[in-house]
Amino acid sequence: MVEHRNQPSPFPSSGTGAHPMSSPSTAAEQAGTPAAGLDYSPGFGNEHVSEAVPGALPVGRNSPQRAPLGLYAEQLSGTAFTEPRHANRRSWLYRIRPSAAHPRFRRTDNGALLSAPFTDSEPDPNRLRWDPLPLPERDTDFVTGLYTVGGNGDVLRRCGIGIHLYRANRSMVDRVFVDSDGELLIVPELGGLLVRTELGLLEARPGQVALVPRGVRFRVELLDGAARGYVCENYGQPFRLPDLGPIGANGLANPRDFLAPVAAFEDVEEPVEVVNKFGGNLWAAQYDHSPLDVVAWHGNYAPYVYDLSRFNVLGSISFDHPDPSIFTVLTSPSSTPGLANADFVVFAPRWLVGEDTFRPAYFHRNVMSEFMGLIDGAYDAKASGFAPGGASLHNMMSAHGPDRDTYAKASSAELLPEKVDGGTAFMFETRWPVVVTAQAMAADHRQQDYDAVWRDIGRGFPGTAPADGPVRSAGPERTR
Ligand SMILES: O=C(O)Cc1cc(O)ccc1O
Ligand SMILES: [Fe+2]
Repeated sequence: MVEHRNQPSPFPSSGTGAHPMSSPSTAAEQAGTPAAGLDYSPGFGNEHVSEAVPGALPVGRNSPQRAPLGLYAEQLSGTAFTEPRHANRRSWLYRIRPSAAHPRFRRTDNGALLSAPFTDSEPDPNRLRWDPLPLPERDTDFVTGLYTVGGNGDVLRRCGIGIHLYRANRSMVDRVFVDSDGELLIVPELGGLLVRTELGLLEARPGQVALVPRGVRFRVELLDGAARGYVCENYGQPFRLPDLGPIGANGLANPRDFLAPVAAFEDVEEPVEVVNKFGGNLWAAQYDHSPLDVVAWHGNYAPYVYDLSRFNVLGSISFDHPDPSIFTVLTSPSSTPGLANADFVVFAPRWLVGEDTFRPAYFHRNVMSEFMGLIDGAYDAKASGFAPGGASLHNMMSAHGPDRDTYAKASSAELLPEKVDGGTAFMFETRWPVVVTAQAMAADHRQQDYDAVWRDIGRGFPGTAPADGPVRSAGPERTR
C-alpha cells in the first residue's frame, strides 16, 4: 500500500483554497486571462490537474485506500464509462465530504424554468422575435431568474436543448444549483457573473461565455448590480470543438483559449439549499454544509470560460456569403455525422471583402432551427428591432434573412472592404424544430408583428439589369 499523505505533491500548487482570489498563474497569463484576479487552467478538454492544498491529489492512482489529507475520492462522469476515448469525459474530485452524504430532495417550484417536450403549446412556423426581457423588480437570483423560451428533444432522453433567458438582481446566497438534465452554456449580455463551481471559480462578463457541465454544482454571484443573458441547456452530447476539415489545424475557437478553473473550495458548515434540476423539475435539499468543498481534482470534465473576442473569424476572401457554420464555436453532435444536436455560433466583428456579393446573411430556409441573441450593438442583417438582450427564432424551414432595409442598402452598396464591428450576435442552431413555451408566446415582450420587416419588399422581376453602377464590384468580370 502506498501512503501519499506526506509525500510532496508532484503538481504545481495553483489553487488558492479558501482564498480563491489570487494573482494569475503563468499558464493563465499565457492563455490570456479574461478575468483579472482568477487563476485558470487552459486548454479545451485537457486533463487538468489542480490542488488547492499541496498534497491533496493522490499520485499515480485515482482511488487510494485512503485519499490524501483525509479527503474523499469521487468520480464525476459526464459520459458513459465506455464512450470512445476522444469523447470520454470524467473527473476525479477530492472533497471534504462525499457527495453521497446528503438528505432527501423534495419537489420545489419550477418557476419559469421549463423543459422539453412542451405540451402546452404547438410548434409554430412563424418567425418570432422578442424585445429584451425586463429586469426583475423583486429579489431575483440566477436560478429564480431563469425563464424558458423554448426547446426541443426530450429532457429524459438526453437529446435536444432548452433555450432560456436569465435575469437577476442579486447573488445566490446559501444556495447552490445543479442541472442533472444538461450542461449550461451561459451567454451574458448584461453584467458580469462570478460562477463558483465545485471545481473552482469562473468569471464571465458580456463578450465571454461560461459552460457548466451537467451535474456540477455551482453558485452564481453578480459582479455588477444586475445581470441578464441567455442559456443553452444542452440535454445532448457535451459541446466540443468542431472539426476543422480543410481549414487545417488552427482557427475558429482555439483550444488554448478555453479556461477551466483551478481548485478552490469552501469549508462551510451551515445550511445550504441545493436545487437540483432533474427530469424537467426542480428538487431541493437542505444540506448542512456547502457541497463546493472540492480541495483538489483532475480530469477533463470541467467548467470553462471562453472569451468570444478570441474567436478566429474566417470568411470569404473572394465572393459569396459562406454558411454560418464557419462561425461555430462549439458543437454538440448527434449520432448522425455533421448533424448537430446544437451548435453555438458567433457573429463576431469581421472584415467583409466579397466581390459582386450580397454581403449580409442571404435569404434562406433551413432545415435546422435558428435561435438568435444579441450580446451588444447591432446585427448586420437586421437594420432595426433586434436589440441587445432580445431574441429571434427562425424555426425549421421558415423563410428569413435580411430585413427590407438591410436588403435595400446592401444590394446597392459600393463594395469596398468593410469592417463589420458594430456588435456581436450569436445563434443556437439545432436539429429539431424549437417549440416555444406558452409563457414566451404570450409574453408582453414578444413583438407582435415581426413579419413587418419583410413586408412591402417589391417584386424583383422584371427588373433592371445592373448598370456599371455601385452594385457591381470593382473586381474582374467573370464569364459563365
Ligand atoms: O438567419 C440568420 O441571421 C443567421 C444566418 C447568418 C448567415 O450569415 C447565414 C445564414 C444564417 O442563417
Ligand atoms: Fe438564418
